[in-house]
Amino acid sequence: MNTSNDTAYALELRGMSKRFGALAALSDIELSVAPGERRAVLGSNGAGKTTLFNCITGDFPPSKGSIRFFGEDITGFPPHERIRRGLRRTYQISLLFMGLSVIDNVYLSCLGVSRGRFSFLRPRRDDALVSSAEELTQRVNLWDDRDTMVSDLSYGQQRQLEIAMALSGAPRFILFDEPAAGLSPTERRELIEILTNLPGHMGYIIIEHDMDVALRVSDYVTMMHNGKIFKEGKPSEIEEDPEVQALYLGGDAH
Ligand SMILES: Nc1ncnc2c1ncn2[C@@H]1O[C@H](COP(=O)(O)OP(=O)(O)OP(=O)(O)O)[C@@H](O)[C@H]1O
Repeated sequence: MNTSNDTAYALELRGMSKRFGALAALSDIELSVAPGERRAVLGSNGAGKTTLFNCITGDFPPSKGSIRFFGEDITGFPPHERIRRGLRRTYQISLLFMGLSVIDNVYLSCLGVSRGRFSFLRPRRDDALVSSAEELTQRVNLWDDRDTMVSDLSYGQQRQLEIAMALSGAPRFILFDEPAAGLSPTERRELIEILTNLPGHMGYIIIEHDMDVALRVSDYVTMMHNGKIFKEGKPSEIEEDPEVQALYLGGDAH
């Protein structure tokens, strides 16, 4: 049975494990993220970061353990029920409509979320959703390109558009999967600005290989290795930690 309680956490993972056959991709993960908190999850290739996201979104059922979202046990919920409760994610692979304009992509995303599931069948234009789409397009600095076809955007702009789509329907919590991957230094600076300017109540977890981006946009950092959490701390503590430097920054773990 799924019950709510007065937990202080936006996201709470207890004893979460995920096996793929003999491989333990995640082992006994304990993770608590407060409402409005911005958390970076770092780790070498294969550490289990994407699997962690897939379990939180419901794309993969965990083999063991529980997930609470703002106090509600969502462990057995399908992805669309989690979306309905205000959980969003971005993917490493682009899910944009390349043949449509920027504003149409954001509008469709707002429309899909407003219906509680991703279905795009609706006969008439909804003005409240148009306003939301316009506001989100401005938030990610794409207003001047609102009528541009997505296929004509730069790669960095496409990633910005993905963020706008993840923000549709006023989410309470977002999972960003390597949003800085493939971006130029200028685009990275713009990404940092977009993330730091998100409304304060909107918490997130960001998976990011770029330490500079991750440490600048997070309040707290969780380091993973071989499917386990091996260290947590403030960005400054993580940056200076000799074990982290040996394992991750030094590249020994790769
Ligand atoms: N669908 C799957 N089937 C089998 N094994 C999988 C599957 N997805 C992930 N794995 C394995 O689980 C482990 C963790 O993978 P995961 O993709 O979560 O790591 P990651 O930290 O996101 O790595 P990267 O930084 O390379 O994206 C890896 O050994 C991977 O090969």
